[in-house]
Amino acid sequence: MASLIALAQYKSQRAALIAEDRSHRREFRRTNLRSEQEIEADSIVRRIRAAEAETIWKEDHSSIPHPFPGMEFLTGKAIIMKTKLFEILSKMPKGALLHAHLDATVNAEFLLQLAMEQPAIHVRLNEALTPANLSTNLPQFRPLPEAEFSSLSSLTDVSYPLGSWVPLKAARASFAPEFGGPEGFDKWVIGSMTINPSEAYGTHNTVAKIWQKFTSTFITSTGLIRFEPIYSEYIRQFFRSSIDDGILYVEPRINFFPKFMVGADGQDNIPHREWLVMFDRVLKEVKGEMAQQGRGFIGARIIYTTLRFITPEELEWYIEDCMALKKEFPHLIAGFDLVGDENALRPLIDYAEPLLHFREKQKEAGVDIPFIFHAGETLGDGTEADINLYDAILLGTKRIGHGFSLVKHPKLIKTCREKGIAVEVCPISNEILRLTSSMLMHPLPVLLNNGVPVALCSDDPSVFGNMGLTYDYFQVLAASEVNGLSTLGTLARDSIEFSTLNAEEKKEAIVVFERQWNEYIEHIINHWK
Ligand SMILES: O=c1[nH]cnc2c1ncn2[C@@H]1O[C@H](CO)[C@@H](O)[C@H]1O
Repeated sequence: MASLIALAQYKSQRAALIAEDRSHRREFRRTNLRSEQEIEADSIVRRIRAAEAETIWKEDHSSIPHPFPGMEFLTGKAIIMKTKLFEILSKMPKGALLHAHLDATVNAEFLLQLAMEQPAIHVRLNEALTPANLSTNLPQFRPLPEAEFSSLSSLTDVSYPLGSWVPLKAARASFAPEFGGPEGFDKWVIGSMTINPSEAYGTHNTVAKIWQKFTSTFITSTGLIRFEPIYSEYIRQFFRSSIDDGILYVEPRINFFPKFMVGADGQDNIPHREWLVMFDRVLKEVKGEMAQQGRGFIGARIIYTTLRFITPEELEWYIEDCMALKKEFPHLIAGFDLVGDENALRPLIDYAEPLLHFREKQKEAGVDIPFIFHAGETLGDGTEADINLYDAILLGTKRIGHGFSLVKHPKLIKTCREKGIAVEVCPISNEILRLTSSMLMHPLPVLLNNGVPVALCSDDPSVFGNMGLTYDYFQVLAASEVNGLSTLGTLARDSIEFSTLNAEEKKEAIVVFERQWNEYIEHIINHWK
């Protein structure tokens, strides 16, 4: 008898210890507010996850030797897309998308289609294409002024003069059969703007090597995207595809390096303010379109970014530029960041002087452009990239982009929790860029268990293939027994809470979100019970 009492006591201590450990998690605040329906939907989702872990993730898949939930995304994607869990999450309201580089948000196939409609777009090669160099000999794109349109008809003909421009349509139509003809052309171009599994997990399987491939995708796609007639359609597709995935509001980072994009006349002459005029016009059009269809869309704001290879002196120009844009488009400029590979480029401390100056200038001018810095996107321990976290926080960052190495710093974890500095966690990006081998090794649970606010983000979905937010939510749900539907709801709510929307806008967004959430819970119970 005594031992039975002892066991009961032990079990109650055990339950209390687990509850205390979990009590720091942000979803805990809502635990008692959860409806009966949400609790039911959560258990339905958990049941389906458990069943699929035992079935689809344990079956033989001919081209996927060792499947498991949370596995390498590029290899596991075909299985993910067949699961019920994925179907369920694709309908989930996602709140806000707070970390995505605009230049990498639209499907590469779609971008190529847009480009095919533009006679100005030309392509060239500096080295002859061979079957052996097909994946490393990359196309260069650029729109030309009409007077310079080329009459060459093929990139792959023996008579092709290397380095000469060929109209995109002609290059595609005449792409040699040994490279797969026009379809081979599409594959080649799309391959140059995306990362495939053999690159991520084979030929480029280190952070430094995958960043080389990653950087090359931007160099290639920039030739297509930074062309006035394409840029506006690109932005439109980013909005529409985000909305289709259940995203209510987006805060893309736009890279304002360099100073001009190519205009419809083929000249390099469109300054930054024109980019924002385009952005504003398309945003209004898409908002109108969604209002007509009765679909929720709160809107979009821009995080101004430039690259971490500019000099601190050059940064002064971008700061002035950002201030001028903020004054003209106060509703569009939401923050400021410096981007690029932290492991290879300049650390934030190099820019401390201009950044402190920037803060003073904002005060004088009465404008507010919060810093929203990338920091700690690294495996380094005590390296410059890791130490960027201290600078980001000292400089007053509103959120942290990635913060992959934040979990090494107890003091900084505490600061983020207490000051409400949210971390923009990009699980699939981190795995493809080789910071972790799978979701099971990702530090996200450390952040969640410490009560650090987190917003899940996709980062560069056109390069990684994680379009929308469904895939990232999937990886997070599939790889943890603690996370459930209510965890995902907390992440989505926090993405709104930690956005740069003002208090009034946040309230409105939350009202829309809660309505969507309740409908979603009902949908799960009606369809999946
Ligand atoms: O995960 C990231 N960390 C840092 N920089 C990035 C990441 N993804 C994209 N970019 C940077 O954004 C620019 C495009 O706008 C690219 O040049 C790329 O270096």
